[in-house]
Amino acid sequence: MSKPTILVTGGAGYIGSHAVLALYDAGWPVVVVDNLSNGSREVVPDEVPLIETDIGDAAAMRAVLKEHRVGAIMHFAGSIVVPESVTDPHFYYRNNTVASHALLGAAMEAGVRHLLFSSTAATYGAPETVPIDEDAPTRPINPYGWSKLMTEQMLRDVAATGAINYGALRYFNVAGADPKGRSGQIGKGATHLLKVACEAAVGKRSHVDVFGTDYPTPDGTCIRDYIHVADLAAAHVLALEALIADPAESFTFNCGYGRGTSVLEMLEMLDRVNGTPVKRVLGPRRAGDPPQLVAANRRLVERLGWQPRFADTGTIIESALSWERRLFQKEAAVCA
Ligand SMILES: NC(=O)c1ccc[n+]([C@@H]2O[C@H](COP(=O)([O-])OP(=O)(O)OC[C@H]3O[C@@H](n4cnc5c(N)ncnc54)[C@H](O)[C@@H]3O)[C@@H](O)[C@H]2O)c1
Ligand SMILES: O=c1ccn([C@@H]2O[C@H](COP(=O)(O)OP(=O)(O)O[C@H]3O[C@H](CO)[C@@H](O)[C@H](O)[C@H]3O)[C@@H](O)[C@H]2O)c(=O)[nH]1
Repeated sequence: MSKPTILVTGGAGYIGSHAVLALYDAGWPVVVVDNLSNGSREVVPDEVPLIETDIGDAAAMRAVLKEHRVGAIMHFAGSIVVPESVTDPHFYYRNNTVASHALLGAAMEAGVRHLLFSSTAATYGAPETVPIDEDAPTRPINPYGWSKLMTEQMLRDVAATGAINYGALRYFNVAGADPKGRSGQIGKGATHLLKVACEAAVGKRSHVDVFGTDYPTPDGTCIRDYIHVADLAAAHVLALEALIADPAESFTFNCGYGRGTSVLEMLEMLDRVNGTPVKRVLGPRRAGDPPQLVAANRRLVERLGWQPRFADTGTIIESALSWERRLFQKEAAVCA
């Protein structure tokens, strides 16, 4: 049977572009929609159509779905910065929840029956126990987490009518870059720890701020479960296949390795990979940060047969650093 066309929303962004590469490498026809608010054309392969539009524009989305005879959607488009969601919650509900509602409506009208959604560990809030499994209470502690949890609920209710089936993948902290160097994190005004630290390592920044050293963790800094973006992209292809194979089944899976690394441990590992230390500035806590997020990933492994290939922390950091070096050289060449 021939493979249906997959619409990747946010496919010019960090994780979406890696999913596009994984689909493309596996021979799926792909079309990307991205409003380029935080995406870049250069990370989308030339052969993949990129339509610059907003997913909140239901009429435009209906037209794309019909014109490209889309069979399933991978929905990455959205706003992603936790502290920004605290200062501008209205925007986060609009761009994450309201825009997803419009996209879902367009999908239902166009008869698209499968949707894979980028959800987040932020739906759990500050969990009482780690590792966190998918049945843990969902009590977000920031508007970003709520905006994603509301979208999950909408998908769950619509799927219960039989109109669609969906997969919600709750990512933990995504890091690293395509092992073949075709994509990586670009994003304007980086805020993610490893991206910021790599920018400091190549000389784009003077230092890394460490947000909070008084958390109830062994070294006082926050613990996260960093997952390589290429392993995450591979999980998406498996999840897509599962959705298409069994249209009656929907699912929610954590995506992480089940391993916690503190902010200071990440920086120490970066120093080792880079060979020279980056300067740290120890500072106060950042709003909206839970102390510890580590995934229980048994469901992803058992139900999808997911086998991570790039889990080593050094490998994650090396790929992020070599991407950052390449970006830096490119920018230097443009300025010269
Ligand atoms: N990066 C992480 O660690 C992480 C963790 C958990 C979940 N997620 C989720 O994964 C998804 C992708 O995140 P990312 O890190 O690749 O971010 P990103 O900003 O690199 O990618 C998001 C893309 O969506 C586009 N976009 C935003 N709003 C849009 C809209 N209304 N219409 C069309 N395009 C729009 C942006 O231009 C960008 O290219 C997001 O939904 C995010 O919430 C990310
Ligand atoms: O310059 C920095 C940046 C971050 N941190 C800390 O590093 C940790 C990780 O922060 P960051 O990389 O910004 O990611 P999170 O805030 O944990 O959020 C990411 O991971 C979540 C899932 O765990 C996703 O939902 C979000 O979309 C994604 O941005 C946190 O303790 C931060 O306080 C610093 O100390 N200094």
